[in-house]
Amino acid sequence: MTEQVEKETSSAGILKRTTPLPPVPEGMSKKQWKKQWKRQQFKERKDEYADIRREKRKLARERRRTKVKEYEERGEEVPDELKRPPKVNVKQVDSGVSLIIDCGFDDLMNDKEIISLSNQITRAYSANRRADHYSKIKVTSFGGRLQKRFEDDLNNCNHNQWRHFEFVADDEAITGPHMDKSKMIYLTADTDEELDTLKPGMTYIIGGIVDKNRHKALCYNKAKELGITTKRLPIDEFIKIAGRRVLTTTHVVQLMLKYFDRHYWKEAFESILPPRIIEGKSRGSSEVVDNEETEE
Ligand SMILES: C[S@@+](CC[C@H](N)C(=O)[O-])C[C@H]1O[C@@H](n2cnc3c(N)ncnc32)[C@H](O)[C@@H]1O
Repeated sequence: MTEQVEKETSSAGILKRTTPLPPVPEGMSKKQWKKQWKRQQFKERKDEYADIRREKRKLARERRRTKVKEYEERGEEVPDELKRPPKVNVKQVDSGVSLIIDCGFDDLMNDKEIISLSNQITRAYSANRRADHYSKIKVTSFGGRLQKRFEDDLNNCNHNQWRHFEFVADDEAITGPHMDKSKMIYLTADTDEELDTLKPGMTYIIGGIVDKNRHKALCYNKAKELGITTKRLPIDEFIKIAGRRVLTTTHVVQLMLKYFDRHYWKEAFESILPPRIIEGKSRGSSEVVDNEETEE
């Protein structure tokens, strides 16, 4: 650990980082310098930060276990929020639909968005392992900074060995001349056509992009050029959400997997989307503030 970094321990026993910001270099605003300094610090102290995160997770796990034990000792039912679903669902069955995460938009994202997309793909994988109905998921146009992120920073996760997941550099599965376009649907919030059900044998394409919806109708236009039908999720038919209806890639994958439980969109929306973006379920502000929830 660098000398100038003070380590502090909070009351919860979690290691906190306090690094004083060095003087702002000439020609730079404080905001720019703060951003650059943070990035630099993160690069230099990646391992240390990983240790801190690990420690925090360990403490959270211990806290949860203690609470579970207390319930058990009192002979009371453990509340659902304290139960952890198994990481792998051994009873899962094939949903019969294939999903494609189209990652052909590497150049349209900044580095932070690439990191967010890699995390979203990781979450999609873990949702697919836990779901009662899994899908075969293909990540197409896998390359550029996204691939580098998986190979350099996430190399422990062995993405090439993920079950029911495939990473391919090309986009043959979407654009290949032999592909049957009548069996494909490109999902996009920018169409008026509503998706009513998910049909076995079909392939549903989801845009693999984090852009806070800067690139409006990007996937809609791509699908149109390729002659692929577009559909949007039937959000308005079942729930009211605050803000635009552009969801994150992970939420769309999770919703589709959840849909197979009971073939009921309302239930899928309510169980996957955070309560604060669903009007009427909000526990406080319903304002949509970051792209982890909707791509505002
Ligand atoms: C963050 S959005 C990408 C927004 C991007 N500007 C675009 O043109 O699609 C990620 C992907 O999730 C899917 N998606 C998001 N909201 C959706 C909705 N309401 N209905 C259908 N698909 C949606 C789309 O496939 C979309 O490309």
